[in-house]
Amino acid sequence: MYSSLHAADSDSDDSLLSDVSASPTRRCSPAPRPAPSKHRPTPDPTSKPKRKPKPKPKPVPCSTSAPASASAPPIRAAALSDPHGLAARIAPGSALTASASTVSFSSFRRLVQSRNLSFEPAAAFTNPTPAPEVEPEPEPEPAEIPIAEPSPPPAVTHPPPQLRPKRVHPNSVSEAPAAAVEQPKRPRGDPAGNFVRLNINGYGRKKSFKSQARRPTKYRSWKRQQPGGGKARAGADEEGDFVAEALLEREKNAAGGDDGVLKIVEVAREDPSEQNLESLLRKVFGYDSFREGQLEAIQNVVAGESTVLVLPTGAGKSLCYQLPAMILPGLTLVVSPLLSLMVDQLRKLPAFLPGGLLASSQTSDEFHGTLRLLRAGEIKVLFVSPERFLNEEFLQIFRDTLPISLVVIDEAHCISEWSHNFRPSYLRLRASLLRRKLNIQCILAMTATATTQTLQEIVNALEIPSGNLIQTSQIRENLKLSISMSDNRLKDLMLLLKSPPFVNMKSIIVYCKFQTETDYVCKHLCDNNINAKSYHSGLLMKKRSRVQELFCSNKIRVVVATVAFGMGLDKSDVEGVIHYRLPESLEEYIQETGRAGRDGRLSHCHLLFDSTTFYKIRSLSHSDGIDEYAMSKFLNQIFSSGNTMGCICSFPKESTSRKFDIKEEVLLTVLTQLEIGEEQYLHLLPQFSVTCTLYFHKTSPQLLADKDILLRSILNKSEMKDGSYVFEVPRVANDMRITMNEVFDRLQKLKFSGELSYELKDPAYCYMILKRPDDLNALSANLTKWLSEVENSKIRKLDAMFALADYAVKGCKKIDGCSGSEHTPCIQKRIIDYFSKKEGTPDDDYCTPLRKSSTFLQSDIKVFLQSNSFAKFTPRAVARIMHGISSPAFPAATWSKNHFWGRYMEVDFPVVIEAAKAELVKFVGKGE
Ligand SMILES: Nc1ncnc2c1ncn2[C@@H]1O[C@H](COP(=O)(O)OP(=O)(O)OP(=O)(O)O)[C@@H](O)[C@H]1O
Repeated sequence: MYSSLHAADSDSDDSLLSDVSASPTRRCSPAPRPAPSKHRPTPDPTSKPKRKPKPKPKPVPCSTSAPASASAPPIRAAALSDPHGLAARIAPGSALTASASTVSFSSFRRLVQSRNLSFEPAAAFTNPTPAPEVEPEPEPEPAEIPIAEPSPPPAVTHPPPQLRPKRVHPNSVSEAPAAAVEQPKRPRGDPAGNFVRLNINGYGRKKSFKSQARRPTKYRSWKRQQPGGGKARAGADEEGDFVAEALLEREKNAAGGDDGVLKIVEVAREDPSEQNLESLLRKVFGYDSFREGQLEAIQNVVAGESTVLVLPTGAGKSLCYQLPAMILPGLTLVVSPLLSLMVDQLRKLPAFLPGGLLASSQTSDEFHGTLRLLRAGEIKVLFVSPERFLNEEFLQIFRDTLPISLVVIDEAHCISEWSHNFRPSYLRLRASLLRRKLNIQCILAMTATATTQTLQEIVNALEIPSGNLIQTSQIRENLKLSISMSDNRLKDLMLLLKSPPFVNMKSIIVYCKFQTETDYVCKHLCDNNINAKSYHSGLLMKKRSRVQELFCSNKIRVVVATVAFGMGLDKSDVEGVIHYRLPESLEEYIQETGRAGRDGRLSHCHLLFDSTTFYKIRSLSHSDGIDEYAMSKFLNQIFSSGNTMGCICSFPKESTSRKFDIKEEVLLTVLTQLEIGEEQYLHLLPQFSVTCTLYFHKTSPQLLADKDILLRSILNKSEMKDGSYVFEVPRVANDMRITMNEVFDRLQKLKFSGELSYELKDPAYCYMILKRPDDLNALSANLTKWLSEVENSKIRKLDAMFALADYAVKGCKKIDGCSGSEHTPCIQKRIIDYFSKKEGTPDDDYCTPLRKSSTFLQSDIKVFLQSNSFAKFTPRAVARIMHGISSPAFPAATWSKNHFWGRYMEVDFPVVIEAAKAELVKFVGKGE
């Protein structure tokens, strides 16, 4: 079919295009899209409030050599050869319409009050400093993983804004930069400062007398009715106005009081029958009916029953918590693995449903702004990262005052180490913890991609009754799936993009593996007059947001992206997805192809398959592996005798990672496992930068220390370096028996008074030992075995993906609907088999092309060891170099220049380790 990129494959069969899928087809010319709802405006990247007129944003140049323009004429299909013979015979498709009705938030609030529901402001909350925490974005690109330094953001006062900000949707992200403009600069060295300003709701606006004067009476009287609200606010003018301003903004943005909606909410609460929930769906979300699985999930949740929901990508899982959040009395807490995902979800909340977000990249003001709104009961849906659950002060908010009705675990497969996207921080999300710490009764776990084994683990971890599993097929019927072998992917990609049906598409995502590859491919497309932009986690968050916005508003035709662009991306009219590289698992394949055709219309996904990429990715699957003796040394450090039980212990991430040659994420995984495994050996604390340098500006340090007991302890524990005091924060905290947050709070206050300034460095993992292992060796053996199983699971997933692609291009008999490179039926069948495989059934023995031996391997390792005798290698380190895998102690930046770097990628990794082991024994035996 269209991707039969070789002359021999020209047995095209046009008829398949329109015949295979029952889905409505997509028009080649711009198809009518659903009109954007007025309450869900398409983000306008240019609509920032401005002090003075700014130059209009430039068109979107992709490369300096050949700026692409949206209007650049596409190369006519007729002018090119069409080896695929895919004349797109596409009929107009039906568009889904979604016009969201909204009502004023205060009306909603009134309803909550009138029903005497327990959605009340917290009476007193004191958390002066947002506990810094790391919220790493999982970025499986092998290089340039950004490391967030979780320094506590200083609470800097800043002048009031001069201009009233533009009205925004209450949950709008891109249109709420007013506060961002006014925000103080992040402290230097805090890479989180590159993220989008997360004052998502625009709460950072200062009071304006005009706006106060305009404040509606109903708002003021409502405020007075709040239990303790008036009083609590009387003494906190600025704070009150801060919230009030935001509230006022909400009121204006909401579509005015719609008592009809309030009544429907009330009726649905009294009786959550299908009919009543459907009325709510129609009125607020503008949809005619529920999709498969939605009603059942919503009814379960509203009845307080924990549920696992497995629906395909784009099936509408978000609705299954949004609608209950309107009905349930308390807060809905949504745990999400990625900041960008949270931002997107917050943006998508209907205006009626006020949302907020807590992320480590927020400034102190933003963080406190959200907390104030939470405390005031102005947030119904709060998005948080799993790392938040490490933070006791965060948990305290809910324990004391804010009842949570529902916890939603989005992308719940991340809980399972057997999933394709395992996150150590998700490991902590156990029912026991949620119940113990937050008194949570109802959990909704949602995913689009979970094998039977992963599902079992989710159900176990969250203690969800097995009868409460709602699952539909993970297959999307409107996606046409094709695969072709490619030995020149760049050329084939160009050919694909310039031939039907891709040539006629307005919105395409090309998935690459590496960040550098993404930029390179993007440049190549731009040089060939294709309007493209690259997207990967190496770009600043601001830039990423902009690319996404331009893509969503159809100003960019092609986004060339890594895996970072995908999860949660809900652009309804992406017509094509091209995999420039083999996905690492069928789950990843489903997630990424799932970005296409979310409007239900026929869409096309093509995979360019080549074995070189497979070898490279398979090698990288070994980068998390760890040897038992390295594990043992690491455990010895964790439990070293200097680390007293009950005290705050820490180790710097970077240097420890280098010392043991273990990736930072793996160090964290081990720590997490020590906390949540069968025995709880330690308690993990939020990550901090632990080395602090103090600079005194006014009073002499000694004089200050006379008046301040904490400062006295700091000076006692400090070393003098270049005239400054340098100390380890945990040591001082332990000495004073206080938390590290309290140390930072005190330093902040001294900083405000102009007495001192300080710098933090050495991001560290922090923990408290609760119990020392009886047998460190046994523990180390168990942990190593567990990690090796996780690694093997990852490899099996890649092999399954390889087997699918290999079968399609070589084994498929092209009957039952497959033809040319079009393999929808056979791919779908394999996907169904993969996801429904019963736990415990042996894995298919996928036949990968990896070699089990090599003639020159042993002698090459010998030469390598001789020529690099200055370095201390382990067998794994040698094997990694032979496979071209960067590691903390042997980084690619240094070792990729070596002659042997990546030379044996095609030989199975364990075989290379064994060969290295044998050579190292001889080498050491010779005393070299
Ligand atoms: N009942 C419905 N009728 C029509 N459209 C709906 C319905 N429910 C949800 N949608 C729309 O479907 C689209 C996809 O929804 P959503 O983003 O929740 O999908 P998802 O299941 O979370 O997908 P993914 O797993 O890929 O993130 C949204 O644009 C949403 O508005």
